[in-house]
Amino acid sequence: MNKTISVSQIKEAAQEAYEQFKDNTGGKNADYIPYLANIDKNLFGISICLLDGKIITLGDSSYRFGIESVSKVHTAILALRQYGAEKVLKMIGADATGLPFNSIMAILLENDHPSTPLVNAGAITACSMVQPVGNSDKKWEAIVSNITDLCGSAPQLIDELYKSETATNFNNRSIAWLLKNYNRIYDDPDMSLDLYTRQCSLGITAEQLSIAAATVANNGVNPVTKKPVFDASLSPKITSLVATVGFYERTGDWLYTSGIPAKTGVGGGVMGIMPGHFGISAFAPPLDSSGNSVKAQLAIKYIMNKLGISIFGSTRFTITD
Ligand SMILES: NC(=O)CC[C@H](N)C(=O)O
Repeated sequence: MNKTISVSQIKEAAQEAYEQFKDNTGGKNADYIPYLANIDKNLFGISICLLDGKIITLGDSSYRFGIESVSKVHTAILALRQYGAEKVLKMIGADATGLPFNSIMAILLENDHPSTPLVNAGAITACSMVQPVGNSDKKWEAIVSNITDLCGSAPQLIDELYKSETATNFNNRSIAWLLKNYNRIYDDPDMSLDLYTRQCSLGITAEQLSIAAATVANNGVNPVTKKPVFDASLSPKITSLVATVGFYERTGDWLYTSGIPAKTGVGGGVMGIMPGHFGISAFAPPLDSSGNSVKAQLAIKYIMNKLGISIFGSTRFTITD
């Protein structure tokens, strides 16, 4: 079956989602990172970037929030760019853990690899892999420049968040050293952890994340800047990683109800990839018990269901003006 979806239908669905959920009071801000606990819980933004570069935005789509775990996708892309798909599979893995994002148990259960670059363990490993190994400043430059390429504009470090997270990241310190024990850290463990903590503290907007997602959906070419960021062959690898573990232990429920691979962060951001069609992002700070934004989930699910599309469906569709 084929159908066409107009840009105005997408706008309408996004507007309805915004109106319907803007006053929702479910969930609560992350409080294990002090900075996040104090962010205005009423902030809510949605952004959709189409592959011709058109962007549909609603609400607080240009508010800079902590990217947190959504950055794991970006740095996984950097590792894929620098090492290729096969090595990333060998050195990190591409499997779901079925456990929370910061699980130490997951590492103990799978001591042959850290499972996936999209949980804390694999993301710290990915930071350890970023080249040039051994040079923290240059690695940081590579991480930021990769995010800038994907988003089409630079992220900005939220210094207060970085300090707040560095002062409280005891669980992640254990993860870094446990990975070292299993030879799954490929640079200095403390430096790798610091890079991970810093990338999580980058400020990003929903609009920027929707452009990054659209770059993945567009075979590695940024649809706004038109810059080729990564090889087209990596796109399905990235989307598969996101589909497998984007919502951690709730990933199956998410895919079943929304039909779109997406990655969340405890800053309240969600970034979804609809291959060949668009990137979508929503942001709202209050989270459910797995650390996923309540309103962002509701909004993206609503839009997908209203448009009647799913990555798993056999209905083909074209987006028209
Ligand atoms: N799920 C997340 O967004 C977690 C990111 C956070 N920086 C942490 O490591 O705990």
